[in-house]
This record gives sequence, structure tokens and C-alpha cells, in this order.
Amino acid sequence: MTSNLDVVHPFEEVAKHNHKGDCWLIISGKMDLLNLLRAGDRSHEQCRCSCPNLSTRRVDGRFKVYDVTSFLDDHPGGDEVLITATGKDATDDFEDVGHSDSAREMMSKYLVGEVDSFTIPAREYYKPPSKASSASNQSPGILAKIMQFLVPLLILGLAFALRQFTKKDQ
Ligand code: HEM
Repeated sequence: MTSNLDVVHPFEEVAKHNHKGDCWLIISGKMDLLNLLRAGDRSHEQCRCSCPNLSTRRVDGRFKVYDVTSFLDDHPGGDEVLITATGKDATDDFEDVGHSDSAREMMSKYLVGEVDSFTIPAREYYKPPSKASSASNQSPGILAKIMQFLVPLLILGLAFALRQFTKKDQ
């Protein structure tokens, strides 16, 4: 028998379920092991042996897809946050809230499969400016430093030349 967990959806398909009448979320990360086993995920079966307390043992899950359409009106955080979290990996959004264990236990009710992780668009990370562009940004600074050094030298040179010139006249 195939469970919901066996269905692998492409990201583009999952992203289409993005409104109040049809709302799917992608959440991965730490899930309650007992919950996963109950939901039929056999991939963590081996963890049973090494874990004295299944209900507190968290394992890294794969990218799971949850159809939360029927839960939207009951979600304590409201429906808007859930709709906003569609079309992307919502794991960080979910984890940042600090959902309780009971919230995590509820999740298996809404599980409709997994998402093919290769189809999830890469996240945009902050890129520091490249050395070339930062060097060009720094050039006015360097020029100012050179001028700071040259201008007093020039004044000193002029004063010296003037002194020599006036000495000759006397
Ligand atoms: C299947 C997915 C989800 C389930 C089953 C779920 C369930 C719950 C539950 C039961 C609560 C009550 C507090 C708790 O027990 O932790 C809650 C609160 C909340 N959830 Fe979710 N949630 C889900 C996904 C999300 C996502 C993706 C977000 C995105 C930001 C989110 C945002 C919130 C917020 C803002 C609160 C209110 C927290 C507060 O006021 O203390 N939830 N959720």
C-alpha cells in the first residue's frame, strides 16, 4: 500500500496551491520521530533502537508537503501567514515561530507527500560586494590620502623655494 509519503511532487505543482481555497506548505527539518513513524515514514525506522524516548527524539526530515486548506480557519496564527508561506520552503517561517510539540504532532494529518528537493529554487543569500567593486569604491579614499600627504609637502617646498629666492635678493 502506498502512503501519502510516497508521493513526490515537483515544486512548480506544489507552488500552485497558494490561496485560501487550496493551500499547500513545504516544511522540512526537525520532526517528531514517533510522529513520522506513525505517519508511515519507514526511513527513520533504525532510529527506534538508539532512542529511549521516541516522543522527544527529533530527526531531520525531508521536504514534506502539507495540505493545510482545511486548517486555515483553525490555525491559531491565522490563515494569512500560512497563505504567505506557500510557494517556498516554509521551514524557517515555521521554526521561527517556535511551534509547540502538539503543533508538530498535528502536521501528519495534513501530509500529502514530499517535494522533489532538486526542483526547489535556491534561496537568495546575501552576497558581500566583490573585491573589484569594493576597490573601485575605495579609490576616492585613497586619492584623498595621497593628497593629504602631497599638499603639505608642496607647501613646504614652496616655502623653501621662496626663502631661497628672498635670500638671493638680499
Ligand atoms: C502544518 C503546518 C502548521 C501547523 C500544524 C501549525 C499549527 C499551529 C499551532 C497549533 C499553533 C498554536 C501554538 C503552538 O501550539 O505552537 C500555531 C501558532 C502559530 N503559527 Fe502555526 N502551524 C503551521 C504552520 C505555520 C507556518 C508555516 C507559519 C508561518 C509563519 C505559522 C505561523 C504561526 C504563528 C504566527 C502562530 C502564532 C504564534 C503565537 O501567537 O504565539 N504556522 N500554529
